[in-house]
Amino acid sequence: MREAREAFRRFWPLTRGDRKWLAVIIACVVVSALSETAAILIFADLTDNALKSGSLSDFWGPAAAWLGVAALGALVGYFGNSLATWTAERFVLRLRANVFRHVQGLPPHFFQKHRQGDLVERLTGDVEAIEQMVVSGVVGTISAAFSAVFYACAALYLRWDLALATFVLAPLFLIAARRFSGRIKQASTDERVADGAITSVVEESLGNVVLTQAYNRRRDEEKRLDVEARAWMKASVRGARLSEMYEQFVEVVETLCVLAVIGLGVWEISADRMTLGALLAFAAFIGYLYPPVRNLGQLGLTLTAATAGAARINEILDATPSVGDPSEPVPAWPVHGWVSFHGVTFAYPGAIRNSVDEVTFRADPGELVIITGESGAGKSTLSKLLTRFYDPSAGVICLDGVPLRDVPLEFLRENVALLPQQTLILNGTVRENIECGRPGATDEEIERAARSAAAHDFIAALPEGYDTQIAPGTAALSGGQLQRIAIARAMLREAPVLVLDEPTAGLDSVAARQVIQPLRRLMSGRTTIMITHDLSLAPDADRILVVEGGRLVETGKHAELVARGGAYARLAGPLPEMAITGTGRHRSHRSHGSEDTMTLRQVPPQAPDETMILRLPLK
Ligand SMILES: Nc1ncnc2c1ncn2[C@@H]1O[C@H](COP(=O)(O)OP(=O)(O)OP(=O)(O)O)[C@@H](O)[C@H]1O
Repeated sequence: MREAREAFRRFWPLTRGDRKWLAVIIACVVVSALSETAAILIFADLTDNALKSGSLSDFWGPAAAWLGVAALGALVGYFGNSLATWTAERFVLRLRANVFRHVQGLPPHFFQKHRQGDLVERLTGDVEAIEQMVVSGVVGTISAAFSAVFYACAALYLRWDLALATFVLAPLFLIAARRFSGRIKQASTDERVADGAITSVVEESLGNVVLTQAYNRRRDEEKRLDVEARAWMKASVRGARLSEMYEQFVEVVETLCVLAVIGLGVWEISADRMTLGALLAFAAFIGYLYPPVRNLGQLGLTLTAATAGAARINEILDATPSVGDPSEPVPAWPVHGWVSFHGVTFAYPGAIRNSVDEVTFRADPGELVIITGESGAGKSTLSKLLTRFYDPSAGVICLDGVPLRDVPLEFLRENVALLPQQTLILNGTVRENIECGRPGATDEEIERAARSAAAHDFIAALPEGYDTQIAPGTAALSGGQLQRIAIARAMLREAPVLVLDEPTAGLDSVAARQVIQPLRRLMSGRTTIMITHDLSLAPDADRILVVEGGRLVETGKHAELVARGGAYARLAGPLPEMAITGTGRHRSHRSHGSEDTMTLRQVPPQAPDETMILRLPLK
């Protein structure tokens, strides 16, 4: 119960704005219960007068009153129920939006820890379970309480002694609900977990269908789904069995109560202490009394199921974003593109080892800095720190001399464009996919970016050109083509700093070659931090950083490092012809002629002192 109270306290504030509607719904419920009570009393009157005497003149009055009361009840019931559904759905809408907003700000390791399908289940089933407690639960409880009081009062009014005798059995409902609630909660948790696991398996399998087919893993995947589906079936059957057992038990108790009423009634009528009409009305009130009492008993079950959902939603809401906006943000400034790392150290949450250890380097506006090293050396972690998915545990990263922690996140990500390892495609048209680099860009700007990214020709050849629909995993485009769409998107962003994480990974050498020229155009005039194993652009780099176990072990230009014969020389090996003949980036960007429409940013004449960390932006 404590858990339910806490969950309620946490989610009740979301009803703000709708509480007046909750009051209206409750008023409707009260009117509805009153009209039912009135209808039963009129029925008793009809039985004892019109029916007994067989007089039509005694019929019309009560009949008209009954009809009026029934019509009022129907109208109020319709309005109240519609309003209740609307309010409940608004709550679900708000809660889901809140949780989704929170999820979107969570750090990458949260998504590595939680399976996607499980998160989907939390945002759907669990959110609805909470609604059952907070909105439907409150309305249901208040209505049930009001109805129970009305019918009980009416029964007491008719025959207080008989009513008290039948109320004696009421605690049986509560005892039954208590006995069942714990087990139903467990079954409900198991069912939700299994639901999430099924969604996860289906998503993972369909997302990996090539691996499944190529490695003949179909039977393994079917087995995986079967295990989860069986767990779901078991939990679901157990939940249904418990609920059914509870229902049937309550039915038996109800029958017991009705028999008690009839037995007492027969006795009372035979002793001439009660009319038939009064007995029927009394039995009706007792009959009407059970559903609300039963609902009150069942509320405990709804609460227990909802707390299982609430616990799972709380786990998401309690996960904190690893970075946030600064309390005193630096005002926006025209970013030049100085990037500097000063003694940066970082360990992932929960990790025992540092993934980045005392890394110091700088990149000046327009420079290309290549970060290379063996797999797992910490290269991608550096890109996550620069785009501020995480903050360093020690040391400082600066943009134009301003510590990233003081820069508003949105401004930082407008100015530091990331081209991540896997090409990210949105569900939408090719145009929308490019436009998301700079929402609101004109068609001409989008096309110009696509031409610069060497993507225009293949886009124009698509059945619907720029309006062709593509989606993650379903795009009928090659890896290299998708990567060029991503480059066009980054071109459009016009960010002065670019972070490229393995831009040619996963591409064959032909596709990689097709991407290199657009990449050069993209990098032209921008500070570029490129993380790569592919060193074909290394001769162009102003600086190469070699990372090993999170530490910088070598820094220098390609020729120097090759001559040194150390870690870099081992990684570089014999270089492909393309790289050796490749022209330097700063020299070559002009040679792309009219196709290269990127405007070069003015590189300020003076770089800031490497050791200087400014609180204020450079103007
Ligand atoms: N979420 C995480 N939690 C804990 N450790 C992590 C996490 N992500 C990465 N690591 C560890 O941090 C280290 C650096 O990882 P990183 O992804 O930066 O390597 P990388 O050099 O980019 O490798 P690759 O070239 O294979 O992409 C690795 O040892 C890795 O195991």
